[in-house]
Amino acid sequence: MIPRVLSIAGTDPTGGAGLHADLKAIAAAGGYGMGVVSSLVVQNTQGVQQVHTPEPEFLRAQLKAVSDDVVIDAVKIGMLADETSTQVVVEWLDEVLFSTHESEVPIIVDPVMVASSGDALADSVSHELLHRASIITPNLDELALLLHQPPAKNPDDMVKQAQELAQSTGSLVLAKGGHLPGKDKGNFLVGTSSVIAHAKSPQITTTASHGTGCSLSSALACRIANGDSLPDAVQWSTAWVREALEFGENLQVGHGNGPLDHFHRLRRQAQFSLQVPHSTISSPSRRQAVVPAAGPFTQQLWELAGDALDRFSQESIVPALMQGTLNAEQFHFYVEQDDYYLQVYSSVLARLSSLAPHEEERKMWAKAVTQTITVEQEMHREFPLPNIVEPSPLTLAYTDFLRAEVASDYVVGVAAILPCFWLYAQLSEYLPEEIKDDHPYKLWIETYRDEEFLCATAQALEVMEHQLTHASNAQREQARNAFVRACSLEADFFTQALLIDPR
Ligand SMILES: Nc1ncnc2c1ncn2[C@@H]1O[C@H](COP(=O)(O)OP(=O)(O)O)[C@@H](O)[C@H]1O
Ligand SMILES: Cc1ncc(COP(=O)(O)OP(=O)(O)O)c(N)n1
Repeated sequence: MIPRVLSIAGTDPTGGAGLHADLKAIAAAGGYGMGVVSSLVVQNTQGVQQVHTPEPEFLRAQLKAVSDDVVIDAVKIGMLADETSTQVVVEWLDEVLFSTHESEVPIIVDPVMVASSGDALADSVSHELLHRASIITPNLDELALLLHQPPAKNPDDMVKQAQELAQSTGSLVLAKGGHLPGKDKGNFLVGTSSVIAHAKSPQITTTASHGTGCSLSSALACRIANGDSLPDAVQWSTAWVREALEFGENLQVGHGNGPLDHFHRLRRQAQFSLQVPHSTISSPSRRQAVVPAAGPFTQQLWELAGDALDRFSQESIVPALMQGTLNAEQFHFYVEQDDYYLQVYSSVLARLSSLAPHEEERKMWAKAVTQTITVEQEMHREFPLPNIVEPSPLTLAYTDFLRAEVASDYVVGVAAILPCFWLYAQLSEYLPEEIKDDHPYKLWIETYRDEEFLCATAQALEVMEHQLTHASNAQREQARNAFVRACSLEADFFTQALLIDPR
């Protein structure tokens, strides 16, 4: 279940704090975020300029719109600019949320009063609201203000104050150490008589700290709704905020205290998923694909094609074929093997067409069968080929591999056939600018420009991307292996003619 978390908060047009930060934090913590606007705040990374608080009726209507329609798994309450807004929220909690939701909904109250710029956002936070919280998340100054005491100067005093607040409200208190002097900026979850959890947050020196408090309390709400234990939820949210703080400056947002990078982990994961598994191949491709990848999965395949592509373009018959210097005997051998290959290839495409889960894909593979048969017929017209071609051991290894892979699984079969489209389409990159009339292979190499084939390659890539997006991890792994093996066989296929002894 994906936790549905409602944030009731003010806005930040620069996206770093308030409701905007909350929604990002909830998404980063794995939930679905919803937002009710309590105040419209004109602010940026340098400070707060204006606050407009809508009529209480408008706030009430927003809350009703959400709770009439959606089961809410957790609520995070941030800025409530005045007593009237607080009253509307308290009434909604009592009359709607607590009475209509069967299980207890965690309520995380972040008692927002002052922004880090020093600007006031709310006069106070009423105890009526604090009493209804499951957890209150004050920073050092907010904790002191709520207790009418001076701010604590060390973690022990902060915990003592948190305990006092827990006793006076009956709620748990997450005392946030972001403003404590010293190297640890960690957090303590405190009950009336004990510390329930402590998460360390070794100090990061950064200017990108706008919205840390909002983000932490939203992530916490989401992890609790997700079913994490309280200590786990505190650990997760603290570690995640620290990570987001660490990379916030890269975003280069604003001239003041910029925001955290809420999605840094996601960016890293995306990068990781595009990396080449070092067990399979060493050097990622340095070439731009003539037909571009259709998304991250096919982009990863392109990276995996690196070594084979280098062999294909530099060590095979390709350079000599393009320059017209390829020995006629070797060219003939290549064409014969290609003829055999195309016969098996069209039967493999036909099998893919029969296995494809969607009509569009079925039609696409079937069209590729027709195109292949047409190419084969043209070859027979242009070149004197025997009726039965004897496949070389390498050609046989390639075609047997394709037959086996397509029989094992549709997704793996598509991955196995893909290099024949993609690497072949890449040939157009190596064509000479001008093909002279006396070029012995002019007719042959001009077909490498075939628009229809490039278009079919783009479609095959779309299919691969779609299939890998919906595949299991095991299928993806098998597909990657099949693709890498097929790239290597494709490169060998184009190289084998150089191994025969030209007369
Ligand atoms: N410089 C920092 N280094 C490491 N963690 C930090 C730092 N600043 C804030 N944090 C983390 O972010 C949390 C919230 O920040 P804090 O400044 O206390 O709240 P607020 O933004 O509400 O003022 C802290 O409790 C801590 O976990
Ligand atoms: C609309 C709104 N709500 C809350 C804050 C304060 O956010 P916080 O996470 O405490 O971060 P700082 O602003 O203190 O960096 C806000 N600015 N705006």
